[in-house]
Amino acid sequence: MTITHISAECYPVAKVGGLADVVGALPKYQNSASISSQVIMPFYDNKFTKENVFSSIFSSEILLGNTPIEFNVLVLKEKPLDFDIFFIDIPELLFKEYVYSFDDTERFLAFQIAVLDWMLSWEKHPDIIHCHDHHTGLIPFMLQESYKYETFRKIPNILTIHNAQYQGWFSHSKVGLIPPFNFDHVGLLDWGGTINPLAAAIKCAWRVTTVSPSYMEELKAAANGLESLLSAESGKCSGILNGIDTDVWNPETDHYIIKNYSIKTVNAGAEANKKHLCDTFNLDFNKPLFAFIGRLVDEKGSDLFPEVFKLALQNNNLNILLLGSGNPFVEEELKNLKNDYIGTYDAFIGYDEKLSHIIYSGADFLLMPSRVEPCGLNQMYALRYGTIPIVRSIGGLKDTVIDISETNGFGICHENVTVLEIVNAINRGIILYENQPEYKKIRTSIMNIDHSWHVSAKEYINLYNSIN
Ligand SMILES: Nc1ncnc2c1ncn2[C@@H]1O[C@H](COP(=O)(O)OP(=O)(O)O[C@H]2O[C@H](CO)[C@@H](O)[C@H](O)[C@H]2O)[C@@H](O)[C@H]1O
Repeated sequence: MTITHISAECYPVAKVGGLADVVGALPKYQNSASISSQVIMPFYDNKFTKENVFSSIFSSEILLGNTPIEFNVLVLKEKPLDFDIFFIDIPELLFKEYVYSFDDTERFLAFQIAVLDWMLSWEKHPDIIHCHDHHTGLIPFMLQESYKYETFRKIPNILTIHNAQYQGWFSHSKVGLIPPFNFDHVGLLDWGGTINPLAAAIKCAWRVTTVSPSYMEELKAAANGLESLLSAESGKCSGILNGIDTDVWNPETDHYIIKNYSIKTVNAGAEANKKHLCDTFNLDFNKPLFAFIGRLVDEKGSDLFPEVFKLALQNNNLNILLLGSGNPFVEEELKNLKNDYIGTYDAFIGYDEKLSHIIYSGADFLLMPSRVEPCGLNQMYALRYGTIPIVRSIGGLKDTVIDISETNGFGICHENVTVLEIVNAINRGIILYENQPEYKKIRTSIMNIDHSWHVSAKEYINLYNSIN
């Protein structure tokens, strides 16, 4: 069986967040489960494309409305990944230093049209087309409705929703950019008076998955406007928990971290990484280190961080280290806080893959007070590196973290996203840290939890089999 994944991000080529991690890992695990899985993504102007050599295997031109636009399909000439990957190169639209920006409608529409135009030239169609998030959400619609792609009508396609907050909305005035289709069906594109690519995909895809079972249920009550649509389509929807790439995220071999370690050597290993963080960010090695890694957006609860950090740091009995970027007001406040808590607090505003790995290995606790968390990968990385997650019980966090007050519990959970509940959860972490034998016992036990892709990759294969 051949699966074609289509995505805006894929690790290690281009990563903004968790979407890249999933699309960079799932195909690899699917290949090892004896199906053939490949990825098609845009060709961006970034570190990966600068450092690698590519060759062109196809050239043509698409029509975006009435405008002809040239595109190439590129492949890696050397250093292949663990799965086949194809790049859609549209120099004037996609070849930018960023993945997402203000002009995404034209960029991702051109990408999706180029993917399908190129597929028209294939001798054999894929058995399944697997689309990820709204950037590829018009593909299920075009497969079903566009005259040009009539030969694809019988190809089963799947949409995976990694985050329903973002839907790719654009005005009906741009409908002419979509290749001609039966206009009686234009309603399939619409949700709430605008063209909504995520809604169109939910309506047209053969199956819809979310990245955890709990998130699937929660979306019926809170989906940024799509609640009733998801309830109506629930018969074809299911939640499959993400896995993690245990080759990339392995404290025994991770080349980013300062000292590698296994379950047996975690105490010395994690401490060496903590020492490095404390030296680099002027923190106090003798106090527990609480960290956050991620996008500074309201979904992650980051608007509360300045107040949370002030309250938590006032007793001078912990360190906090943050790595992230996003809302400029929050960034500014987090930077300003540095002056007030020298020696126990620091924030690195920006994106740094290496630093993120060192933090997963060197922090004592990882904070995830998310308002919305479709799956969350960070808590699973933390577990694998022996760092205790402190999470709000929602979405995938609810599916992967059990509070220490429960039987076999190993994390700290809170119900609501309020300053007081987050600070209270941090205080529970401090109490746990003071009981070093118990803290170390949990640290070792969490490293044994298996969140590798093996189980979830099989669930996807079962789903593919059910529609193929
Ligand atoms: N500043 C920074 N520097 C370095 N690394 C950084 C970083 N900011 C984030 N990262 C990395 O990006 C990834 C974030 O993954 P998440 O799953 O937590 O979030 P995201 O919300 O992007 O993904 C969405 O898709 C994924 C995948 O389905 C879901 O798990 C999730 O719930 C959903 O919101 C992790 O690998 C993390 O280390």
